[in-house]
Amino acid sequence: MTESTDTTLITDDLAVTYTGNRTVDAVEGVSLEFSANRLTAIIGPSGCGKSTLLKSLNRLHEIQPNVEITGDVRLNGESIYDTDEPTPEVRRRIGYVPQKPTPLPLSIYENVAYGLRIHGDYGSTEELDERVESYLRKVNLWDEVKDRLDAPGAELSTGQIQRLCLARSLAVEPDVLLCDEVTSALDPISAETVEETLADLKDEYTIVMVTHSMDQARRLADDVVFLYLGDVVEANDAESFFTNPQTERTKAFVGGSDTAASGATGGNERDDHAAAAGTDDADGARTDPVRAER
Ligand SMILES: Nc1ncnc2c1ncn2[C@@H]1O[C@H](COP(=O)(O)OP(=O)(O)OP(=O)(O)O)[C@@H](O)[C@H]1O
Repeated sequence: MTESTDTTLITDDLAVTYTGNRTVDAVEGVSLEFSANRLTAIIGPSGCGKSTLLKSLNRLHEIQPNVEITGDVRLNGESIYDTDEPTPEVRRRIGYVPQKPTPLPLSIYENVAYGLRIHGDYGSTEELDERVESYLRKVNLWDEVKDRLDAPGAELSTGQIQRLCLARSLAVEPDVLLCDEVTSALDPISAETVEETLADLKDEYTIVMVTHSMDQARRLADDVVFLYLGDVVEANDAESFFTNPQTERTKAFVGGSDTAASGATGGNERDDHAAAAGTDDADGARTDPVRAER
């Protein structure tokens, strides 16, 4: 990872345990720094805790029952857990974009204007129009929708809806954007467009992205966190991570020989670790829709 001078988001010995029918230590004492205006990819095999870690960065895991958390997450030096700040405000500042985008049952225009209206964060109608246009431009959607802003958001293609949802997230002016496999439900061309949008956004926003695709991490990430069974194996800037891995497990993962680490079976690593042997596709071909098209 890069030096901490411009770090905005920190996890401090963060641990998350599911305490339902069986106890699962999904994230085990993770301390990380996510630097401002960089895109950090969280990678690792299925079931290693990527989504749990991502959701704990804006308290989204709390919507499920039977989850315990220890340690801390701090945004710009202030805890998001030990705070009087209402959780919706925490989640406004640390936005979350899910794998499957769901537009509001509103027009394209209102999907973006919604957050601005809720926060009262606009002046005149003209200003609202300008803000909506600017967010649609940021996600490279304006030219595709400018002539049908009153049409229902749900009528767009899935890839367009994902970019609309990105625009909706940006409209509430987050400090950090959490992206949970945001291209994995898309066709290759839509996935490529969303990737291009993320590449544009990462200079302006602090983005933390979970991806199953090592190829996508190579294309997009400034920094990489490699998780394995709830622990950080290695966290480094992307170039060092991919060209000069520091641990044998990372070397195997990057080199494609660690089938258990690859997630290539598509199963849950914690449950079927042993069953993971037998394939050498550690490069994420199964989950790289963009590469599938190329
Ligand atoms: N609600 C839950 N209750 C109990 N265990 C859970 C729950 N959600 C996740 N887990 C377990 O926690 C561990 C981490 O899951 P998580 O979904 O965070 O991993 P992941 O790396 O994102 O997986 P994938 O790549 O398959 O999406 C897994 O063993 C999973 O089975």
